[in-house]
Amino acid sequence: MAATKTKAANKNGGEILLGKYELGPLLGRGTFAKVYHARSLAGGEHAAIKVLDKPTLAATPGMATRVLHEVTAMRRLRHPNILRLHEVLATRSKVYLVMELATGGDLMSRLAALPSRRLPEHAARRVFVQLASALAYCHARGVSHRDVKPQNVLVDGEGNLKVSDFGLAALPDTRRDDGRLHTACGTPAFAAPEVLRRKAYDGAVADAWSCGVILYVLLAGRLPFDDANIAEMCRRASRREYAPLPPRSVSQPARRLVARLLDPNPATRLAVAELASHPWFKRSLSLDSQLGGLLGGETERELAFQAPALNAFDIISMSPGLDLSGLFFVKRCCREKRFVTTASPEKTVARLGEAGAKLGYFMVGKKGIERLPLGGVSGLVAMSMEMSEVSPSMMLVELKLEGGGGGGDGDGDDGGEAAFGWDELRAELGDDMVMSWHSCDGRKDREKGILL
Ligand SMILES: Nc1ncnc2c1ncn2[C@@H]1O[C@H](COP(=O)(O)OP(=O)(O)OP(=O)(O)O)[C@@H](O)[C@H]1O
Repeated sequence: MAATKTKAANKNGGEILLGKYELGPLLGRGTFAKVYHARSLAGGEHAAIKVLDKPTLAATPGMATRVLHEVTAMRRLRHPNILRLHEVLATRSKVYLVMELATGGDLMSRLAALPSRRLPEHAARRVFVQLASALAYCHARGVSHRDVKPQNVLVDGEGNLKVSDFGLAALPDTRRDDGRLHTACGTPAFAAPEVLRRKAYDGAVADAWSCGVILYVLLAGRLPFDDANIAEMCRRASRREYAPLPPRSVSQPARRLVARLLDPNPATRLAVAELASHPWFKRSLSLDSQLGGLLGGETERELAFQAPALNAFDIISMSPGLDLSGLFFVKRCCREKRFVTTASPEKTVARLGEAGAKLGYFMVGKKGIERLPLGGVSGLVAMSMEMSEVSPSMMLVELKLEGGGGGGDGDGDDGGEAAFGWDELRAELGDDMVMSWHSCDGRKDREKGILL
């Protein structure tokens, strides 16, 4: 990255970060980061900026990987109850994660501020349904969180949950061959017994246990298993030895649900995806909407267990600002293009095939990702293509050159991109197929239509 004056002061005295954000007050501190309130200079939107110190990250084993995991996971996830990552910026010494602002603090402090430290059942359900919705969405995409706890659940200004801290998240492509995880992680009081016992485990099933602990905490105002001695805590968790939930205020279906989630046997434990059809979720919501909730915000009815489609903002947020490859390592190459199309996926694939045939390469399908082995460009092996739905009638198509050495280094000095002939491909695809065409450096090469 070019040497840029990172921060300057504006006329109101606020620090300006990289000419894009005005930094406001400190919102909180983590072990490795400080988080500031910020405002975008372009549109005035509020955000939270997490500032990480690169030398500290580099000197702390596993931390760079953790940040990469956090960014990779958050980048893949678009859900109303998952904290949105807008952009990643970096200088020589710092990494800045520009995130959605959650002004309501975290769930732990919200509960701690209540006299009883717990929520009435209707309010607990409203909180829990949002948590379950977010995690079901993650699990459906092969991402397990692995550190689900109330401290990692933030609350926005309207009282809606925002699951955060994906630093320990397991991504589908980081699993071993058996599909299971082998790294013990998480926070002991919220970790499943199989995780504490350092056995191979399924991350999504372990998340379901943590959800059970959170549900217990919401309803009881205390932890189900709490012991400084982890072996003892694990023993109790394995026997489901937790103090009974308050008898009068917690319904039988809620108790049964807690027991189904705090099932020490991962094979029979209720999955997060199954929660949506659990009777406790299906209860009439009319009473809840009359009562309102302690955390305020949306009603359950507005929350679906569904993946929201990408919108234009999401596409912008998939900008190279979210590509961390150059943050800790020398940036290797810039070999991606994206385009937006209203054509169907079948037509798009067919058109790419036709274009390829003219340009001298051919197409083979592989596990949902089309790979286009390329001919005529020395050193290039393949192009991968991924399509995501922007709206029911609009797709984002991402093309990436893989393998070989002919993709260019991003400086534009080796002719790699030119060697592939992106312009020819763009021309072959035609204006009826390509609404807008983007380089991986964020350039909008050519535009047709209203997006971006
Ligand atoms: N998006 C956000 N909006 C508002 N406040 C935030 C946001 N993200 C983090 N914070 C605040 O900043 C604090 C530090 O966040 P950070 O993610 O660095 O650390 P942590 O997860 O709490 O700690 P650790 O990294 O040590 O586990 C949080 O406790 C929270 O109070």
